[in-house]
Amino acid sequence: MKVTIIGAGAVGATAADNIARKEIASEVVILDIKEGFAEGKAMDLAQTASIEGFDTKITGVTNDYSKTAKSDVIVVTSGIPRKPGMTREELIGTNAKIVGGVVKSALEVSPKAVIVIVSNPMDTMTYLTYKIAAEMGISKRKVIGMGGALDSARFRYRLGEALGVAQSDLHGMVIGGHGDTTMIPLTRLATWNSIPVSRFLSAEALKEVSDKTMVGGATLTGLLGTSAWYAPGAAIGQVVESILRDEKKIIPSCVYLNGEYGQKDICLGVPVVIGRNGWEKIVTLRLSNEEKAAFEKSADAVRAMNAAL
Ligand SMILES: NC(=O)c1ccc[n+]([C@@H]2O[C@H](COP(=O)([O-])OP(=O)(O)OC[C@H]3O[C@@H](n4cnc5c(N)ncnc54)[C@H](O)[C@@H]3O)[C@@H](O)[C@H]2O)c1
Ligand SMILES: O=C(O)C[C@H](O)C(=O)O
Repeated sequence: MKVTIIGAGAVGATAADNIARKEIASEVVILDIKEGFAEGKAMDLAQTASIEGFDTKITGVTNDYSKTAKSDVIVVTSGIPRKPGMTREELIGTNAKIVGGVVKSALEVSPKAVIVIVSNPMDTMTYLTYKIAAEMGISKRKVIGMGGALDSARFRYRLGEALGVAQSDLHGMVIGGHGDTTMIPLTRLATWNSIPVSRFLSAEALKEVSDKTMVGGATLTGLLGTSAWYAPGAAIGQVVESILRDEKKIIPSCVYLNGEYGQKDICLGVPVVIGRNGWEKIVTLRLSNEEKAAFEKSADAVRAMNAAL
């Protein structure tokens, strides 16, 4: 199985590291526009193989899409990250041009690939990719925006912190947009080994968990001076693994909605079953009135951003 990662920066290289270490793919190609950069990252990563004990082949190329041909999965991380004080939405001008170009070039040589969009503002970049893919006759099910996997991991981190228990014993999902104000951490449905967390945490404590989850990316950007990469890289690995190993995991992801959750002609985060052919099924949750209202508000904000395209 072949995975192409476009963008050899912090997130792209960390995703490549995760995919190679776990041997999720037999081959990883990293592509970047900066001369020699992807080649350097690929060589450095490949030199960990004998220590880590993996056999995934890793190569890097400078803007040569022919080397990415016949990929099973394409991951798009090319584009600029935000700086402290910025929103993801402010990246749209630069990143829409970059993402539009790379998606066309990558899909032309890998028309059967599942494409995972990471570049921000992710919901709008996924919508842009959906439009390009549709023009090329590629199914909407092959276009997946990665945000919910990361936001849900941050949600479990904050729940673990509040409860003082292992994150691995906690479950919870974040749906809606991948923005500081558009995310919807589903505190009502989160569980500690199947028991609702509301049995153990007060409404105030749950609100604090939710608030901290929503600004998870901004908090890290403030600390790091640029946006995060370890958890984003791991979350990309989780999505790519569910595709290539046909795991059919339910992972909240940004997909094209055509009436589901009361929304049309928009890409937004909802729980989906992810397998070999991309997203196979949208899982419909019974949302409370409050959650429904938050989802509508989130959709309105993302739609306004899509209009800027
Ligand atoms: N969806 C998410 O959950 C999530 C998580 C983290 C970061 N991100 C986003 O991912 C993107 C990348 O973040 P990063 O920290 O890796 O940034 P980075 O600056 O470290 O890397 C970006 C790379 O893209 C490359 N690039 C730019 N234009 C290109 C083109 N036309 N073709 C090929 N490569 C090109 C750059 O040379 C650079 O190496 C940002 O937009 C960031 O906001 C999204
Ligand atoms: O916060 C960002 O700008 C990057 C990414 O979307 C994240 O959530 O880490």
